[in-house]
Amino acid sequence: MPWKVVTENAYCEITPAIRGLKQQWEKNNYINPQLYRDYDVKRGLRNEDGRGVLTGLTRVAEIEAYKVSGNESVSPADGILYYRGIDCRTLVTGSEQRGRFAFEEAAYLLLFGSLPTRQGLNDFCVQLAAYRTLPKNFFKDVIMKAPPRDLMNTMQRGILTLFCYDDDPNNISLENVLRQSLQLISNMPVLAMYAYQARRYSLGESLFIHAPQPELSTAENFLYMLREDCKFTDLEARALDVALVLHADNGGGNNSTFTNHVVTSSGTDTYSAIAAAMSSLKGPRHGGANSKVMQMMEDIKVHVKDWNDPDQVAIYLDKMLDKQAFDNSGLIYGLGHAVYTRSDPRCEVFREYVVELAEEKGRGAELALYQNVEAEGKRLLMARRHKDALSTNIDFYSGFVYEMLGLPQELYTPLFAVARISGWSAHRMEELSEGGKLIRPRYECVEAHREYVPMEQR
Ligand SMILES: CC(=O)SCCNC(=O)CCNC(=O)[C@H](O)C(C)(C)COP(=O)(O)OP(=O)(O)OC[C@H]1O[C@@H](n2cnc3c(N)ncnc32)[C@H](O)[C@@H]1OP(=O)(O)O
Ligand SMILES: O=C([O-])CC(=O)C(=O)O
Repeated sequence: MPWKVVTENAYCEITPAIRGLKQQWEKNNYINPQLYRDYDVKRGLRNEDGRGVLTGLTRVAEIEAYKVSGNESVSPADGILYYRGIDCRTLVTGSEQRGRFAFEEAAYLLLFGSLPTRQGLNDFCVQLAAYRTLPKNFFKDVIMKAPPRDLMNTMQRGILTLFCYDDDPNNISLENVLRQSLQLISNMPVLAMYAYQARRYSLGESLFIHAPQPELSTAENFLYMLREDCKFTDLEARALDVALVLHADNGGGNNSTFTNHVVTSSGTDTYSAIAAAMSSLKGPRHGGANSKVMQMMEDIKVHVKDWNDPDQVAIYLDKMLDKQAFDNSGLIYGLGHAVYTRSDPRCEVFREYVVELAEEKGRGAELALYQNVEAEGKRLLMARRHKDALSTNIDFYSGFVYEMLGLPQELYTPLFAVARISGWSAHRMEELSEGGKLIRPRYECVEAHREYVPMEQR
């Protein structure tokens, strides 16, 4: 099949040549699923019972999702997420009395291992504020340079390019990595918001760029930079602050944090490790699920006539599970979790916000649909997978909350990254300080050995 000269417009075309090569690929790349059982492959690094293979120790965060009884038998339990041994929900409730710096308090706790004093938290916020500035012309020279199709990719490019502005980028001493981590924690909201503004501009809207304000928290700055008039309400800032706390970490094994561990273990620089974690977080089975849930719900709204009828909802969800509806992936987004069983504690906090906001904003009909998708989706999945417990995850209600607060959907996954950079940083420091080995598991090759065949004999 002849190759075509690539012109700008043909760049994305799937040509007959590409189709032909894809068929060639299919001939030689099938692996019989039985072989995974024969070799006892820990697919997804999971044990037979679905729990993760133990690959490390951490002091940063812990998930409790099972009850272990005396004879070691385990049963599903309501989930609890601990940051440095403290239930993350208490950071949310604790901050209600103190204003809007719960995320900064959580980041401090994750990084340094203890709750900050009032003075300690203040100094930490002052330090973050001092770092919250991108290099001169960064917006013009880096962020505006290519059309921001997906903010996660634009942020990632920004993170990788910050390497070039750092006088000591490859130094992985703990002091230097801590300095870089604090700068990234500070600048992540700026990267996210400037990428968003550049995207709006690329779509024909007016451009406005607001500089972050030193006296504002991470959540407040995010909102301050969002709108032309810089205005935001107390409720918005408070809800966003809570969302940031809940997204800050989820243990060492979640896909993006583990990616960060893998990449960090090679001895690479902070910018490369965090950019790799961003690649993982973007995926729709991980952090990207929050915007996927919104697209899925829009699709369900169109295809299910009576949102209050669980049977109609169930029929459509069944089609989705059969890969016959929505994105044909077979997934119901926002449902299920690799670790949590009966409940994801973070989803429970979002649920409370959703109920309150839906009532306030007159969105009761949509809330009913969400609740039906949750109940029917759980029922169908548990029956198909023979499970006796399954939870909605953090991504199920978060997007609905953000939407009711007027946040644009493109920013949902970037918001996750704005929070998770604190957990990634704490785990990277831990990986470096523990002198961990290069992470290098094994892949068994199931291809037969054969001789090289000269061209004229093929
Ligand atoms: C921040 C976060 O990352 S939270 C997760 C966000 N992701 C989503 O919401 C996407 C939808 N959910 C999923 O894809 C899954 O539940 C995951 C990826 C989160 C976890 O998957 P697993 O670790 O495989 O969970 P578990 O072992 O309980 O799953 C058992 C089977 O049920 C399937 N399953 C689990 N959840 C779902 C779902 N929501 N829709 C369809 N199938 C599902 C799994 O794919 C798996 O199938 P397999 O045995 O053929 O591999
Ligand atoms: O732990 C996981 O697998 C995914 C998750 O919920 C997170 O990273 O917050």
